[in-house]
Amino acid sequence: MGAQDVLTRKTGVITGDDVMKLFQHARENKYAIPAINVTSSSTVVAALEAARDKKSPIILQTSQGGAAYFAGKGVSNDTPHKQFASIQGAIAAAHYIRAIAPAYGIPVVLHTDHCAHKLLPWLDGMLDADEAYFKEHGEPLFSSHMIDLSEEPKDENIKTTAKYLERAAPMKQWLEMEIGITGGEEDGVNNEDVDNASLYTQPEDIYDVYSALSAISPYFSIAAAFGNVHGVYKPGNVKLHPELLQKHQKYAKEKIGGSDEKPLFLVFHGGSGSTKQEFSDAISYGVVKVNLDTDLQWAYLTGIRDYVLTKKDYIKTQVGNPDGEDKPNKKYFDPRVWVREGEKTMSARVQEALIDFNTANQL
Ligand SMILES: O=C(CO)COP(=O)(O)O
Ligand SMILES: O=C[C@H](O)COP(=O)(O)O
Ligand SMILES: [Zn+2]
Ligand SMILES: [Zn+2]
Repeated sequence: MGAQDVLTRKTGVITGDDVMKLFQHARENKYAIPAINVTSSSTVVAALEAARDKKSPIILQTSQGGAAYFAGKGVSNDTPHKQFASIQGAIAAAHYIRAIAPAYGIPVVLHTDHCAHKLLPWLDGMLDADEAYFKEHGEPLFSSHMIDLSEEPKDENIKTTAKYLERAAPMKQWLEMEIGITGGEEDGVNNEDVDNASLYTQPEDIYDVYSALSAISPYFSIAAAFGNVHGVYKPGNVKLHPELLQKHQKYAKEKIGGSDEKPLFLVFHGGSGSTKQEFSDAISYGVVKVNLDTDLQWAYLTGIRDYVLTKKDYIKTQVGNPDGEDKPNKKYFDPRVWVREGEKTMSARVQEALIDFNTANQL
């Protein structure tokens, strides 16, 4: 049975029970859905096109910075209130994605990324929009959000995350949380020198999260750190231990005492630069979502870079190129031509991820 067979809404942005059913389908069929950081309509369509062509579901997410970029760098994030641009940008992205996703014929999870403690006003603003949308449409605007209090003490992380899950639960909205730290940089915070132990979450901590959150709602997932790092570094610098995830599942199963071999929904952050083996190991241990950003930023650039380099003599002036000094260059400098080259290379890289994560042909 394909993913669309288990969904009530088969195309466009899905919410509530459909999100649960999609993640269950992924866990059972051993695939993970790539979560793509989108910053513009152009990166949205590049991701959607790849998912459509590979017959896959997809997750589109904005980070706090990506959401502000969606609003436009000229919009303030301080006035008239904190996180103004990030809230408005995320809402704009959500409406755009909701409107265009059905045209691609695939199910889409609309998500937001990270959100450290200092950024909670961003999450609050989006939840206000979710509740307003819920009143009108019976579902939240976003399928899901992430809250990332991984840099706070464990009790504080779990307590505050639980509070947010209580707010999301009546809307059957999914919440992703993080415990153990993702290295590299996120939300503008540099975690490159974080102590090694916090890069690897322990099974007891995961179970504490599970027991606190499952008492509130079943709609949650855990980004457990197993050496993950944002960004791409020289080979050998990042030491992933996906086998830790298997320990988490075993420990949780023993504690819960049910027959479910993989009771947890797990999330893999820092997907860029990881190996196919690391992906398939992690997915076999219950990872249902893999975040991929840096490799796609790079892929998007390469198409535009190569276009500019190969067409350089056609884009120096509006008129005049190697074919004749009176030749117009309009068809070379039209953004629909050169931005499209970035979309093509980004889309091809998303397709590669869909194959690596075993998501292709799962619809
Ligand atoms: O985890 C990510 C976004 O939350 C993406 O990480 P990468 O940029 O390393 O792919
Ligand atoms: O957190 C990781 C993602 O790559 C988002 O990064 P960002 O804060 O630069 O948008
Ligand atoms: Zn984090
Ligand atoms: Zn991340």
